[in-house]
Amino acid sequence: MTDKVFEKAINKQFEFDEEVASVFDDMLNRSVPFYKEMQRLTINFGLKFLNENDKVYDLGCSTASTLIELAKHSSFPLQLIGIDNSEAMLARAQKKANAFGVAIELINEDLHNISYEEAKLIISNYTLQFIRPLQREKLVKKIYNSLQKDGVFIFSEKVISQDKILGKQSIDEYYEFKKTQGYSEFEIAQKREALENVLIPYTEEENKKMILEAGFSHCETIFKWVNFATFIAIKK
Ligand SMILES: Nc1ncnc2c1ncn2[C@@H]1O[C@H](C[S@+](CC[C@H]([NH3+])C(=O)[O-])CC(=O)[O-])[C@@H](O)[C@H]1O
Ligand SMILES: O=C(O)C(=O)Cc1ccccc1
Repeated sequence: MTDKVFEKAINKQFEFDEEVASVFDDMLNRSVPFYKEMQRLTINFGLKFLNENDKVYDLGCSTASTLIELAKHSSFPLQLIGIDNSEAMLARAQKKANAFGVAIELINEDLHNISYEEAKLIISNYTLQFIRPLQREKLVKKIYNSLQKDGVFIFSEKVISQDKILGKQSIDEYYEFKKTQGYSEFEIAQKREALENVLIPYTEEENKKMILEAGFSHCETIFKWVNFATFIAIKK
């Protein structure tokens, strides 16, 4: 279904409710530049580290697109676990997983409340940005602790620039992208307002600092388009 959430006047903060969930795949494809490529890289890099029956978590799995694609591209079975605290998202995730015949354990819970079991790969694309600072650092430490030795954390984030002028130019460039995706200036402005204080982006450098402070030995940006970046962090 086409995302028309912000066509009408809205005066509440952005929420992952039924209305957003019902158009979410379209919203993400049209709002995150190179979403499909970012997802392809997540899966391909993830698979390079994985072996049969390894445990993989997707934190903020939404409609489970990434885990389903991962299962489809893996030549061996994996233990797939998706976590999200939006019931509406998980209902869609379950339907899609059933339709594709993919077994995924879906858990409706806040990411902070999970006792993570030892995993080889943890994915979290465009989700840490919704966790408020301090809590975010705590969660990243928890992620580090639950990874096995040689475990990998792949995550994507909307980022901000350290430079004020470049930061403004990046936002303009992103809005140009959204216009090419068919969003009107009104929709763009409304969503921007709804995301204020909800989506809190760090700079690329702050993300890397947070990762290294959690204990990871290496963190690299494997993909970036203006203010959207994908990182790989390795636990040694
Ligand atoms: N504290 C929390 N606990 C659990 N879930 C949460 C929390 N905060 C937010 N979420 C969930 O994180 C997801 C973020 S969307 C991820 C896209 C997906 N990774 C994808 O690649 O398709 C990204 C975006 O909309 O920009 C939503 O489903 C929220 O319900
Ligand atoms: O659409 C936006 O303005 C964004 O910043 C990306 C996004 C995409 C989907 C949900 C929330 C934010």
